[in-house]
Amino acid sequence: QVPPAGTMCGILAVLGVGDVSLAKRSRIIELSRRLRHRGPDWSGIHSFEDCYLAHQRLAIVDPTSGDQPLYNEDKTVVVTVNGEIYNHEELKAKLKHHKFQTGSDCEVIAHLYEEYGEEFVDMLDGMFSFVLLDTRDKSFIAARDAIGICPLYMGWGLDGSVWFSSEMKALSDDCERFISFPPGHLYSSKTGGLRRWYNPPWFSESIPSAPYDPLLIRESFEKAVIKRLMTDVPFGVLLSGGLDSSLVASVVSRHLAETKVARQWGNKLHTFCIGLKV
Ligand SMILES: NC(=O)CC[C@H](N)C(=O)O
Repeated sequence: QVPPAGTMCGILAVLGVGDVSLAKRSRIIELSRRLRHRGPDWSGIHSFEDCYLAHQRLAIVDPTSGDQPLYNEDKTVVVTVNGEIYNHEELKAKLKHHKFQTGSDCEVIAHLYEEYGEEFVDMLDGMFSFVLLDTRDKSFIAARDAIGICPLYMGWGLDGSVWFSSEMKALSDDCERFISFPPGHLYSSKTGGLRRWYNPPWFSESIPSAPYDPLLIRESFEKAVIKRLMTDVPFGVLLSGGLDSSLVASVVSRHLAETKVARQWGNKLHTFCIGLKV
């Protein structure tokens, strides 16, 4: 079952290839094109020395100016992101002296890094996979959301390069070794390792201690659906035929009229389902 807001966009980052030739750049653009189906709205690439950050965009928030990669004020920090940051407005409010260049929800990642360093990831409420390059010391970090809604793979090239990609097919041919990036983790080039950034208190509980509370479940479920209505483009609900997707559709239809998107596109909910011809 697909959440109301799409999770697509394709990212590819290649860091430290030790080759700044045009041939290498073309190769990386060609590999990024293998992710084109994840984002038809824009293809972007930023290179700094022998590091490349590429993006295929499916525009959700600020379609007109939120193209990626995204930057901090002086473009020393570059990010390529697949995801939606639901609390980006609140986070922006904490970054009053930062100047934002776009209305993209993802730009906040570059500014948070500037302000707080690597430790900002647990401030994000959303689903995401991203790679961030700090050109000042050529360090980089990559992170994936708490439960791995957005896909991410990581690989290592024979030339010492480190790769990240939304799908395996953009790195498998050029990496000697690759892994599925673990959800809730952060990779930092400074320490050279992966560490878990998602550490909720219940992680260490072997037996859940919170009592069953159906009202709380209902409230959390509704909140989870409503925050996913953050979009500037029309959306629909994919119905699986079961109870879960029907519940999602019912919450969406109750709250559709309050959304920004309804003012522009009308408040009729579109639903889809998949069938097989026999
Ligand atoms: N599909 C995505 O990952 C979207 C990225 C970003 N939130 C945007 O709206 O452009």
